[in-house]
Amino acid sequence: MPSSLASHVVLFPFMAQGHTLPLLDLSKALSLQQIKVSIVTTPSNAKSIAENIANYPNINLVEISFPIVDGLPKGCENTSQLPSMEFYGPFLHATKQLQRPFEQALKTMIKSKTPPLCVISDFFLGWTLASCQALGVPRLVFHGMGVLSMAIGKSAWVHAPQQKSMSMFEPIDLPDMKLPFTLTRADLPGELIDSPNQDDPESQFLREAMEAEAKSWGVIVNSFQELEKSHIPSFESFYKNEAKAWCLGPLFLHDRMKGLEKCTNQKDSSMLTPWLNKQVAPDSVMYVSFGTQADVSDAQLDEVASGLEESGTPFIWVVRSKTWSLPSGMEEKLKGRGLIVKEWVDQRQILSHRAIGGFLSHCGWNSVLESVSAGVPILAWPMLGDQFLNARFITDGLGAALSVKRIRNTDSNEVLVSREAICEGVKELMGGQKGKSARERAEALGRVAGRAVQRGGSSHDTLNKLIDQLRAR
Ligand SMILES: O=c1ccn([C@@H]2O[C@H](COP(=O)(O)OP(=O)(O)O[C@H]3O[C@H](CO)[C@@H](O)[C@H](O)[C@H]3O)[C@@H](O)[C@H]2O)c(=O)[nH]1
Repeated sequence: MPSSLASHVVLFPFMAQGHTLPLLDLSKALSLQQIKVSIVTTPSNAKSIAENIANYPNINLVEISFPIVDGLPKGCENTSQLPSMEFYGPFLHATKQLQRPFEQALKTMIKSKTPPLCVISDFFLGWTLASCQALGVPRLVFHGMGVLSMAIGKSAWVHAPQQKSMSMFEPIDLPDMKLPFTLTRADLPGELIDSPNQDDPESQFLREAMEAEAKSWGVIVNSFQELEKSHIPSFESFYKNEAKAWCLGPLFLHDRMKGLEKCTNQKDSSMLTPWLNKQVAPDSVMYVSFGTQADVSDAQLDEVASGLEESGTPFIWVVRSKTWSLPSGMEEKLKGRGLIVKEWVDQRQILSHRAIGGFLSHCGWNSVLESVSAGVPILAWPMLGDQFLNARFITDGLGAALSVKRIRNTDSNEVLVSREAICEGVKELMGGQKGKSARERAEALGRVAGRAVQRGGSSHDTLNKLIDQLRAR
């Protein structure tokens, strides 16, 4: 660690890939500003994080042990290791037991030559606020989500109870917000629709995290002003003490725009890049991925395979299920035209390849930002949480995506996307008039995203202002 570094920032990511990766990107952006960064995490998460930051001498890891708790399989230190979503609640609660070791670690850092300017911790780690307040260090909360979806989520938390009797597709009014599209209850995350006032342990955990968030010194957002400026004031109105929302994103671009991103995540590139290089026509390949959390049934995966096959479009499809395999006869039909990958791929690298012309996506916020930054239009298929709002925003708000037709089975309440809907959506995105205009919008937004992280750009300058303000405290 170079000794000349004058400032020090502590990051504490939540142990889920979609939450950790953007904070690692932030650590690299800070490191580019010659700031020392300490990332607090648990031993098994430390292994993968260490690989990711291997080439960044200003970033170091501080390990604290994950507790052993009843109801959680031993060794589960990341949501990706949970046997099913049933374990999510116990996992959230287990993280609270990290408080003591975190405080010990923070005390040691405070006594060091470069005491931390602040702690940036994930929304889910709301209990870090009490530790930070006790030790006199400002806590900033980090959300993996965008400004609009967070503002809608907070407003709906307050106003949704009054709207509970409404049908799923009736427009709802959030009095404190100016929305870029007509919002219905079907767009809201499930926990807001079902009952925001439940007393179950998970709701209670979230309520505590929200209370801690509201009292934090500020909030770091992985977004950029040009994308979501008009929603920032209503978002900030939920914070006490005039806390500010600092839009520093797209976080992964800070490093990439300087050509500094190292090959940390690219086990796949030996196979995928040559395959993509062979696809001579630009914008001709569809990339398909549903992120790290959504569980997609085997029947639905079969429909995706058939839809992609019928569309005639070349594709790369990342499948999370280890047990699912292609329906019989399909492998032959797809030979040479489609690549199905079951390992972790470097999504950002794939999206930035000139051959990629569309992304069939679940609309996790990271995927939305990565696609837009690469100028790639999305075929939106939201599955859970904020993804419905992200999909509405990118489609109806920004015009950089089309929606895939989803049908809800009224008996089972399951959503099915048919092979016909997938085929139709892929064809329109890749070759239709609507797809063409979505691509133009995505490309324009990609140029703006790139400028935001460069010297003089909104996110670059906001990062400097944040550090100046913390130093001046
Ligand atoms: O093989 C893979 C799979 C994923 N990724 C990366 O993993 C991240 C995935 O993030 P995201 O697209 O946001 O999906 P999830 O991980 O499913 O996102 C969770 O977290 C997001 C941020 O809070 C929320 O918006 C989502 O609803 C929630 O499911 C992205 O950076 C991808 O580039 C890879 O690089 N390779």
